[in-house]
Amino acid sequence: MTQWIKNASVLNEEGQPENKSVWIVNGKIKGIFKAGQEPDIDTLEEQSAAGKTLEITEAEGKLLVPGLIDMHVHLREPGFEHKETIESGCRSAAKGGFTTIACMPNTRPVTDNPDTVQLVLNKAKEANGVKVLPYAAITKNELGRELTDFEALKSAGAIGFTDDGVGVQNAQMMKDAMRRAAALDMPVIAHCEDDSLVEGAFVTEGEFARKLGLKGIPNESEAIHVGRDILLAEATGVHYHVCHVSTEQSVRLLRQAKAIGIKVTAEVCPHHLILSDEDIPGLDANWKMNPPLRSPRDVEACIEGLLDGTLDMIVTDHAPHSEEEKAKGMELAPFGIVGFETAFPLLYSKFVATGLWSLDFLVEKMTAAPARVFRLNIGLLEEGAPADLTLIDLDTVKAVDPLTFETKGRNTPFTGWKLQGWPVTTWVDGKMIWSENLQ
Ligand SMILES: NC(=O)N[C@@H](CC(=O)O)C(=O)O
Ligand SMILES: [Zn+2]
Ligand SMILES: [Zn+2]
Repeated sequence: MTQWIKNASVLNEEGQPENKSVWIVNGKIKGIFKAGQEPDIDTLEEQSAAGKTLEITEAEGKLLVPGLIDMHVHLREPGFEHKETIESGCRSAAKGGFTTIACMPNTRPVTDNPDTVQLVLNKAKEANGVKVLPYAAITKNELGRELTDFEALKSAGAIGFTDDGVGVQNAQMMKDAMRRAAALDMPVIAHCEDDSLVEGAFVTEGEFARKLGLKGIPNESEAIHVGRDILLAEATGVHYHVCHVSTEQSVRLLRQAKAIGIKVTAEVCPHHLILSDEDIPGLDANWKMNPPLRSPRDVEACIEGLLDGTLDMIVTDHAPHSEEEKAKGMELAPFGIVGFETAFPLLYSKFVATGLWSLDFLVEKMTAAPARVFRLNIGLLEEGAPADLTLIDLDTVKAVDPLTFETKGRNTPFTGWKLQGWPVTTWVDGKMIWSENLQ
C-alpha cells in the first residue's frame, strides 16, 4: 500500500518549515519531496512493488511532525478501568498527537510480573495502534520491600523499571535495583519523593499553602531523592532517569551530575512549565498532582533546565481519575491530571506562539529527544523511518473543553484555556489512527 501526505509543512535540518510531500510505502517513509518536485505517481508505483496508491491526504500547509512520544503515562489497566482503559488511553493519546507512549506500572495488580506486562501488551495490540511500551515495577507491589524479577520482566517486554506513584524509600534497595538494571542494560526511572518529608501534605510549601494555612510539601522531598540517586547512579553506572522534575534544587543537582558525566536524564511536564502554586484558584482537586505545582521560581528553573539540556524531554504524566474521585475535594482526592489532549497546544501557545522557543525545539523535546534517551528507533521524519506522523493545525484557536476528551478523565486545570496548535491527524506505521475530520 502506498500513501501520500501532500502539501505539508515539514521542519528541515535548520528547523525551518518547508512545503513538502511525504510518500509512504507499507508503513514506512519512502520519500520526502519538495512541493512541486514530486515524481510522477505512476512511475513511482512501477518502481515499488507495493501496488496502488490508496490514500492521499491533502495537508493544506499544516505542520507535519514525527509522531509525538510520551515516556510517562498512566493507562490504569488492569485494575482501574473506571479511570481509563488501554483502549481509551490510546484513543486519547492519538487525539493528542502521540504515537508512542510508555505506561507506568501502578496498576492493580501492579505490573511487577511478566503476565501483567504481557496483558498490557496484548490489550495494546487490540487498541488503535498507538505503540505502548510498558514499564515494570522496581519492587513487588511497589511496596519498596522486595525487588521484582528484572530479567523475567525484561524478557516479557518491559522497557525499564520504576515504582512511579511512590518513591523507593530505602537507599540500599535502590542501589540493588540499579546494579541489577545496569547488568541488564536497562534504565531505572524514579519518582523522587521522600515520604518522611511529605506526610499528609498535598500542595507545595509556599504562597498557596501559607494563605490557606496548609502543611506544604517541601522542595527537598523531591530533590533529596534526586541527590541520593545521582550518587547511586554514579556508583552503579546505571542509566538513571528522573520523573516529573518540579524543583529548582532537582534541576541544579541534575545539571551538576551531567557536567561530571554521570548517566542521568530527566523529564518535565507541561503543567510544571506553565503553572505555579500561585495560580491555584482554591481547593479544587483538578489542581492537585504529584509533584505539586511549585513556586514561580521553580517554574523558571524548570524552563531554564529544559532550555540548557539539563532536562531532556517533555512528558505528560497523563494521570486520569474519575469525576467521583476528584470531587472528594483537594485533601481527599487522588493526585494527578490528564495530559495527552492538551500537551502540545499548551506548550505551543505558551512558548512557541509567543516567540520564546522555536517550534523545532518544542518538537524535538517531544519526539527525537525521548527516542534518543530511551534508544527507540523512532522520532525522526526521514526516509526509512516508520510512518509515525502527526499533523498539527497551528492556527485555529480553540478552548479546552474536557467534555470533548477521548480520555475517561476530566481532571484538568486547563478548562477554558484558549489554545492553538491542535493535532488534527495521527498515523502509526502509515495507518491513520485518528483524524479530526473522521470523528
Ligand atoms: N502524578 C500524579 O499526580 N499521579 C500519578 C502518580 C505519579 O505520577 O506519581 C497517578 O498514578 O495518578
Ligand atoms: Zn510519579
Ligand atoms: Zn506518573
